[in-house]
Amino acid sequence: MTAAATSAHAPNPDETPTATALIVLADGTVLKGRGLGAETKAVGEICFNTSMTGYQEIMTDPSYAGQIINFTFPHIGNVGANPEDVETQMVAARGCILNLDITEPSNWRSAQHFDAWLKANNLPAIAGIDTRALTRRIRDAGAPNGVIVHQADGLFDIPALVAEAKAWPGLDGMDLAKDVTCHQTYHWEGGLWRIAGGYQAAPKPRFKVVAIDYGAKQNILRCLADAGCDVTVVPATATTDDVLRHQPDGVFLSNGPGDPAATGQYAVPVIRDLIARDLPIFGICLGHQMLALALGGKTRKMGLGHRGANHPVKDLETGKVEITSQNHGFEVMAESLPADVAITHRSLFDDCVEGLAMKSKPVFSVQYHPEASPGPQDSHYLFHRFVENIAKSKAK
Ligand SMILES: NC(=O)CC[C@H](N)C(=O)O
Repeated sequence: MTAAATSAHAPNPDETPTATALIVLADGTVLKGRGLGAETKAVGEICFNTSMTGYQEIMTDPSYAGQIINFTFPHIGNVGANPEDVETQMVAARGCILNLDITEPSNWRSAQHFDAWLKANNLPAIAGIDTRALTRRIRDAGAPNGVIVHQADGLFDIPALVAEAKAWPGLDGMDLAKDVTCHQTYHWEGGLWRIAGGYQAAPKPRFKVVAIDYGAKQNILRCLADAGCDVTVVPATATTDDVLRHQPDGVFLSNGPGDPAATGQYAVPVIRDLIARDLPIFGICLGHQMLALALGGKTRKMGLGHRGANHPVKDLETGKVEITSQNHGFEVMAESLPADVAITHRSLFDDCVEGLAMKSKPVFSVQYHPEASPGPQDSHYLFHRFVENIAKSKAK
């Protein structure tokens, strides 16, 4: 792997006098590089993301809990880091893998070098890795479990690191929502960011929405507020009564990390109850997967997953193609969905189910991230569709 993984453009890690960081995979593969960020170690699933922008939003997306992110784009750090572009205050990704050293920041919003940001968040990073070769490996053999370790003295105990990577159970069957959800119910304040004036106050709300937080990205809450929702966020383990206590006009099911089948153990019965009460429901990513489970469908782990900011998705009702932001490693199995569920969106990369809707109720979801952050805003219309569904159901 090491020889094949070294391209003419990437610094050859074997020529590094002393590697100060390693990626050690469960099969014993060792990738050597230069340590960045915090001097620490983490174990997780290694996945790749192809976005050219938004590394800070990606690192703070709670859906990346349990994962180490291999960035295929080489210029990471070029806009620095700032206190605004975060999707949560509690960083859940476990580290990142880079081809080049962190680029010097050059942006009017930069408040910190990305390396300092990684250190402040106790995240290890490694540079000098042929990230594209690692991506090809993930494409061909699936996402491996591995350890990322940054240690300035370079004295690594490789057999112990291999053993640690092997011992990690992997994301299949893992519930991580309980680690990243809020612990207390709170009211969301604030609308979208605009170039003039930064974060806006949300417009006057029209409807009350309860958002169940399995690891919600903040930009989703901003998009809901911007579309006219008064958003109350409840923890992942909220019961049906905990949700109904707020007398919602609609319910939102958030994105989140881990395996939907494991998280669904406690979340799915609540979602099923809420469907039975005819509440308008909108789910994103993990929320979409658990909605499918609540409707009687099944999910499975994907080989390489979808992570990037330019994934084409076709809206099967209108025939329109949206360019979407994505981050998922599990998918809904089309053949498992019951007759009352229509598949509304499909990936143009691999035909995977990217959206579904009940035919008989105002309940729908998408696998991708319409809030973007980072990514194109083609799919913001879905937040307005949810609000229209609420308006229609209230008018009945
Ligand atoms: N962004 C998400 O909500 C991810 C959902 C789920 N953890 C997956 O990997 O498929």
